Amino acid sequence: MDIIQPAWSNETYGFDIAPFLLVLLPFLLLCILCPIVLLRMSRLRLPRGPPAIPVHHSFCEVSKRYGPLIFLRFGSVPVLVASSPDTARQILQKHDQIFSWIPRTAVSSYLFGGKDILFSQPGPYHKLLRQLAFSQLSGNKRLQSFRPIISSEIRQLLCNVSHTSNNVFVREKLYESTFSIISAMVMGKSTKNINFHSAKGQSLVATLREVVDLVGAFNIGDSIPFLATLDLQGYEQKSKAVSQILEVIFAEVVNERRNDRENMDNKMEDEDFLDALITVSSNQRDVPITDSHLKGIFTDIFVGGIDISTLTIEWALAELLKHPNTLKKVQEELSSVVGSTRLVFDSDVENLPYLRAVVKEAMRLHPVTPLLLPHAAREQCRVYGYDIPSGTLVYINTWAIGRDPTVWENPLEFYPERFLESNVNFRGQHFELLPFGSGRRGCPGLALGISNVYLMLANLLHVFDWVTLGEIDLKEKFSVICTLADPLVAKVKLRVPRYLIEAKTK
Ligand code: HEM
Repeated sequence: MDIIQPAWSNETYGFDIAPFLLVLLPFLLLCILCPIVLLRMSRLRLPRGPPAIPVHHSFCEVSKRYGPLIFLRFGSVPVLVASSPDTARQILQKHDQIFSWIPRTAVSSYLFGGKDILFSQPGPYHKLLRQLAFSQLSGNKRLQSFRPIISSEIRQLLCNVSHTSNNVFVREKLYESTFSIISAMVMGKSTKNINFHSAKGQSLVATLREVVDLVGAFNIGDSIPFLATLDLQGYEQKSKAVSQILEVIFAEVVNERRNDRENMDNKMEDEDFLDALITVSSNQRDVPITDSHLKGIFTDIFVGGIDISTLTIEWALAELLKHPNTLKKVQEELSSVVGSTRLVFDSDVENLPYLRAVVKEAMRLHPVTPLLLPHAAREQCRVYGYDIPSGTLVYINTWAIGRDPTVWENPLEFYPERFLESNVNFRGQHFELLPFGSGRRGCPGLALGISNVYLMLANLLHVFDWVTLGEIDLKEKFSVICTLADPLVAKVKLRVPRYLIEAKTK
């Protein structure tokens, strides 16, 4: 019997044409769809912007030319960048409901599937998690109960630094300390299994670093959808692998805690964030929280709590080492308020206005998330009379706002004094200073984050004199976060009696 070959079979063409069609068909579809979409968009009144992606210009340079609200495209994805306090206000306050949506990327889908805090869309689940993160980690009562842990970890940090006879690699030391604080707050006694220096701890640290790299990577498939299935850069594969490692690490901790609780007939008090989540997950029926939700939530808290706080302190310290007179002023303030017979306590911070001004100034010039996290337009809306299409990716350029000469006098100068007489704060109501974002997606860990930054920086400056190894280079390295390209290295000399940091260490 004759077999009828389909038109695209090997026999017809002498080679297997199916793979070609697989690539060709989406391409043809795009050729047909693109003009239709562009035609529809051309009827909209869009903000001005460059014709293509500004690969070698920063957004800041582009907005100098096109104004504080620019519109461009990453492949087929429309992008809006706000670079002034007022355009930021429009997005994060006036149209917060529309712009608090989060773009779904391949990496976030494979890592968390929208089950974490950062990549879940606004709704009851996202709200519940934000409330939990806020009340269980950053609320006043919780912060007070965690004070002994935080003080003990800071003392350990100071002791470690003081025993470093050679150069101090500041970022590494800070990372270790904030890791220990956050894991103690999140997992309490279970932390012993994930101690920073243990094999599991090191595996978690390495995996969290990969998460930051993956979330910050530019994945071609997100902008050119027909290339997505090819995973050209391998990010989808990597995300799946990273997700599995996180699942294993966190599942062990969660299961162990569940067993402990069952052994106590679930009559234990909620001691840490993990307890609180397990309690909520067993009571919640409307908004289920499964183990893979827990993995995502923990990852967000670890990354948010460790990396951003660490890098904020490193930037502040680098600016101070570059400006010895400012450093001297902070240390004089510390000596006069704290003296030399004790460490800095949390209660001292309100009496250290110059230190707080230094931190604000560092966050103005070096916001660790310079574009915040990408938001997305849930539906089409009008901003300043322009039509912003549904699905537009939205960035708030807090880096450019912090350096805008129409907003700040001598914006490139590190001058903490500008904040001494000013009521501008970073809590999300003053859109000229947004290191923690604002609105529905603003940082729920603000109180914990800023308290750790103040206390760690204050103690490092109070306990040590810092000696640089040469000219401090403030060159930046950008991804989703902005870091010092050359991590800070310095030498220290004790400026208080040694017994202050050696007493009561773990
Ligand atoms: C100096 C320290 C910190 C800074 C500067 C900071 C900054 C930020 C920023 C800019 C955002 C995004 C806001 C937006 O896109 O609109 C954010 C979100 C977030 N931060 Fe922080 N953060 C810090 C510390 C923390 C800490 C200690 C935690 C953990 C308790 C935390 C947990 C989170 C979470 C879970 C989100 C996602 C919120 C959401 O999408 O609803 N952060 N943070």
